[in-house]
Amino acid sequence: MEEVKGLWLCPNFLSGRRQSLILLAMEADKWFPNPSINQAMRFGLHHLPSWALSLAHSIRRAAPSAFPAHLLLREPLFDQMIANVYQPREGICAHVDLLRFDDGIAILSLESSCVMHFTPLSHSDAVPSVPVLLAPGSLILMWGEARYQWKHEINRTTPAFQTWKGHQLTQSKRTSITLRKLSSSSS
Ligand SMILES: O=C(O)CCC(=O)C(=O)O
Ligand SMILES: [Fe+2]
Repeated sequence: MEEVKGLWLCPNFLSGRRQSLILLAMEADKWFPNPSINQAMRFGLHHLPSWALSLAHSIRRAAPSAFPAHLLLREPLFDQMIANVYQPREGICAHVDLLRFDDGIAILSLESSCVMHFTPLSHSDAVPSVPVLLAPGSLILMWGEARYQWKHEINRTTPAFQTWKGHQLTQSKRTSITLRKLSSSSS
């Protein structure tokens, strides 16, 4: 994205069918048996579900314009996955992802649309945040500045944060899949 260097958004990355297949697979494997369980983590390439491997393949194929070569060509591209489920009004506070994760992070959005806001790490009070609409099936990739110099957040309690082109987004359950690679120093 022009405003945030190193941030790449693909609004229709996965077809409706592939989105459904991922949601069905998570359901079949009972990752979220009740609303109190809202996160599933997998560490290590061999512990990733097959749909996450195929998602990583699709990202590698699609990413030449989005990731620099040294990230695109690393093996594996990702070896860690977190699936998060957010109920209406639930989001995530502004943060930079932990440094134990390498550069080059992918987030796939499923179900409810939301707006993610990016704010620069320094002088974040002085400039307006950059809103990014995460519709179902959309993918964002973050590397370099977007990954290290900008915070990202999803605020679903303050209505102003969840408006897009003048319209309030309807909130429902949202699921996200984050793919990362552990830093070699910590693996
Ligand atoms: O759920 C999302 O879309 C964002 C998750 C995230 O930023 C994180 O887990 O670090
Ligand atoms: Fe994050």
